[in-house]
Amino acid sequence: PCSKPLVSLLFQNLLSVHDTVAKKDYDPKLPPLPPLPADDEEDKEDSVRIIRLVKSKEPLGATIKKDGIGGIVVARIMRGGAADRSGLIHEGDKLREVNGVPVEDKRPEEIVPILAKSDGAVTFKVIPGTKEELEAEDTKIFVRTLFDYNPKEDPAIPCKDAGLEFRRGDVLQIVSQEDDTWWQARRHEDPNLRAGLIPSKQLQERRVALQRPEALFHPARVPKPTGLRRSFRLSRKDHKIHDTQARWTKSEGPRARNIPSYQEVVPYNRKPRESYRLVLLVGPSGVGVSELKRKLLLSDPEHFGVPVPHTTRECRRYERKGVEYHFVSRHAFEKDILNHKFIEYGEHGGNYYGTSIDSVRRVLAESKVCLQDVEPHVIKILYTTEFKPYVVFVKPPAMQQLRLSRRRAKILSSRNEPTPMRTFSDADFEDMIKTAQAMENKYGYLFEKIIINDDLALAFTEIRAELARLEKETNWIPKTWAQA
Ligand SMILES: Nc1ncnc2c1ncn2[C@@H]1O[C@H](COP(=O)(O)OP(=O)(O)OP(=O)(O)O)[C@@H](O)[C@H]1O
Repeated sequence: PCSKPLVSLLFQNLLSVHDTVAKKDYDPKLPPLPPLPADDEEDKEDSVRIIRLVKSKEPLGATIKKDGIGGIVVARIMRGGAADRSGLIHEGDKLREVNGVPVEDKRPEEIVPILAKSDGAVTFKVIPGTKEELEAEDTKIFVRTLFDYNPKEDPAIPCKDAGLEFRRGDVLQIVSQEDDTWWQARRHEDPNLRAGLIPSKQLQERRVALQRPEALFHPARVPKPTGLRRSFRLSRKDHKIHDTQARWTKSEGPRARNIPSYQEVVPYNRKPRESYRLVLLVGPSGVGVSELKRKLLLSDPEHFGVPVPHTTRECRRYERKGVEYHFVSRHAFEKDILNHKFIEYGEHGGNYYGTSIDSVRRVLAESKVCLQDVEPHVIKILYTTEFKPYVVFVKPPAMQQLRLSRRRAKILSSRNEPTPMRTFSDADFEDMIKTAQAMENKYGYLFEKIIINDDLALAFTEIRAELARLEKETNWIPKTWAQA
């Protein structure tokens, strides 16, 4: 009595394979049907399913493994791949035969050549697994990758061809987290629906921790600048700067065991009355952050703004209160330090200089895009729902280009030098490159855009276009900012 339903089920399967195959641009001509296993009593009992898939250049998108009791089971179906789209093979299905060859006693490595040898179509005899079929519904988890990944160079990946290569900063849709070690993901908006394997968050973090414990416990030091922030309009040479590090919780501090792997992100579109995201500019001293900021301001003073810094020095005749600086008393300044009102502050010539959080808020409240340069360790202080910072890293080009492009550039010299302005030396360039590298190693996962400042006009065009794009297009922001 079982044979009929089985036969019709089989036909249904074959037809649905044919449909799927034809729709997905496989070879639409199916080879003749295999003989039906109508007399196979054992198969009937176990409701064996026979599946034929026509081979194409595309991989099948499934992996197999030995199960606990010696059989072969389908370990993984890559979402969106050929096997998944056929709807006929599922994770947990037991593999009985491949092209008529019994495979239960074989090792997975022995089965792959059978598949490779088959021409045109592959026939599988499977016993459907008991595992409940998961609806292949689209999961809506998106992550920004915080490291580069090349599956070809990963000895641990179960199948190199199934891996998904990505660069730090790419946005991926996670389509399966069922496996603790290997997630399935696809590039956001990739027309290719087939998912690829990527290391899970747990795996990536464990691997990094094992690979370089010393780097985690003694993170590479980014040389602290010796001067004041450029936004105070003074050279940073010879001065000490402080930030509101005291406010950091232990887990956020620079020594925290923080291994960047993936950051969950959500799409974000600014609402008409909402303030713009705060644009933070980061880069080694002398790289051209002030220059780019100045050019942006000049290009559209109605649209871009910078916070007005505070100082305790006397107001000069040509200066206007609240325009060049907020002029405050030493007492008031120190009170504000204690109340963590400053993003950064420093001392120069016996006077304090600093940028307050409120002065950033004032620019944003004017519906302007606020540009602020900070030392990279300060980013975390502003990494909040309120500011939604967009971090741009300004990076020097290689030595040769630096020498060429800065031939005529002048920098403020340090106090010990006889002239107030001098040209860059090779030592300055080396310093710049080294500091940039250290910044990128340690804080690179926070940088959303890297601008290489080789030719100044090109760098400016690039940053301008990038900021315009940011205002027009959907942004991907950390999920934590959206939840708050
Ligand atoms: N791409 C470039 N080509 C040539 N000169 C440049 C370029 N970018 C910047 N400069 C010049 O280099 C000098 C230093 O630039 P800038 O003052 O903007 O550096 P900075 O990153 O703000 O560093 P600091 O905070 O130490 O001043 C300036 O004279 C600037 O005009």
